[in-house]
Amino acid sequence: MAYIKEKQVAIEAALKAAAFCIDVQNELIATDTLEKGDKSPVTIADFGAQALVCQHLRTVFPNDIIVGEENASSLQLPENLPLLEKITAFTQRFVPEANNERVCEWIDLGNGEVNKERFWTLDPIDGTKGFLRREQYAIAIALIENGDPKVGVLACPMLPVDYDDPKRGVGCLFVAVRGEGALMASLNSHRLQLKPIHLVDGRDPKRLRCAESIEHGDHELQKKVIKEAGLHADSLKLDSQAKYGVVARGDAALYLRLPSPTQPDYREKIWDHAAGVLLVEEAGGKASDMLGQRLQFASDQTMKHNQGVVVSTPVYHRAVIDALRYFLA
Ligand SMILES: Nc1ncnc2c1ncn2[C@@H]1O[C@H](COP(=O)(O)O)[C@@H](OP(=O)(O)O)[C@H]1O
Ligand SMILES: [Mg+2]
Ligand SMILES: [Mg+2]
Ligand SMILES: [Mg+2]
Repeated sequence: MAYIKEKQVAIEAALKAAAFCIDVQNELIATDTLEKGDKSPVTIADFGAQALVCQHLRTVFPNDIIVGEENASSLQLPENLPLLEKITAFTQRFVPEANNERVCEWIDLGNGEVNKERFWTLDPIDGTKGFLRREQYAIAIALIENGDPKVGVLACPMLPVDYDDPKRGVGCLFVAVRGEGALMASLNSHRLQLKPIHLVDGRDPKRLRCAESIEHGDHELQKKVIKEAGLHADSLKLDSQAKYGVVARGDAALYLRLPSPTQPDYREKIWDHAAGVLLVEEAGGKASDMLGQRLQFASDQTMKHNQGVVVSTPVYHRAVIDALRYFLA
C-alpha cells in the first residue's frame, strides 16, 4: 500500500470540511454569500472549508504545496469583516484556536503554484450553486505527483448512498489511491466502512445513462453525442464531482462535459477534476478531454491544453470520442 498517510490525512480533512459545510448549510442565510470576479458565488462555507482543509494538510505535511480554489483577499476588505467573523465562529467549532487572522492565513495556504513534482489541489466546495440550492456539492482533495493524481478524496454530503434505496440515506465518501482501486463509504454509519466500487456492468440498462452538469456544458451537443454513443436512458443531472462518484460506482456509464456555446473559450480547472478522474480510473474507467487527449494537471491551475471532459467505461469512452469526432468534423 502506498500513500497511507496522505490518504488518511485527506480523508480526515474532507470529513471535517463536510461536517463544517453541513453546519453552515443548516444556518446559512443569503447574505453569507459573495460574488467573485467571474460572477460565480462563494459562500462562508467555501472559505471555511478551504481554511480547515489547508490547516489540516499543513499540520501533517508542512512542506507540501496546496493549490486551492479560494483566497482570502476579499475577506480582508473592511466591508466583509462581518462575513469573516462568521467564518471564524464556525471554524472555531472545529479548530478552537481559529481567529480572523489565522483563518485568512489558512485559506491563503491554498495559494500555492502548480508544479511538476508534488502538490495538493483542493476545491473546498465544488458545486457552490448546488450547495446553495441544497442539492449536490463535493469537497474535493487530490494529491498530484509528476502530473498524475495519486490520491483522491471526494466527500459528497448530499449524495444518496443508493439511488434505488432512499432508506440508505444521503452522504458518501469516495477514496482512491493510484493502483489500489476505488472505494466508497456511507457517511451515515458510526464507523467509516470503505468498500470497493466498480463501473456499470451493462446488466442494468437503466444505469446506462449519462451524468451531466446542471449549470455547465453544451447540453444540445451532449444530447446528440450520448444518443450516438448508444446510451438511451435519461441523464442524471447533478452538480459537482459527485458525477465522478456516480460513474465510478456504476449508477451512470458516462460523465460528459462539453464547452458551453456561450463560453467556448472556458478551460476547466484542475480542482474540478483531479480527484474525480483518479476515482473513475481506479474503478476501471477512462477519462480524457473531448478530443481524447490526456487531461493535464501539472501545467497550470487552468487546464489550458484541454477542452471538455469525457469520463466513462473504456467501451463507451471510445464510442463517445468517435461520436464527437463525427459531430465536430
Ligand atoms: N463556463 C464554465 N464551463 C464549465 N465549468 C465552469 C464554467 N464556469 C465555472 N465552471 C466550474 O464548474 C464547477 C461546477 O461544476 P458543475 O456544474 O459540474 O457543478 C464550478 O466549480 P465551483 O462550484 O467549485 O466554483 C466552476 O469551477
Ligand atoms: Mg467556485
Ligand atoms: Mg469546483
Ligand atoms: Mg469550489
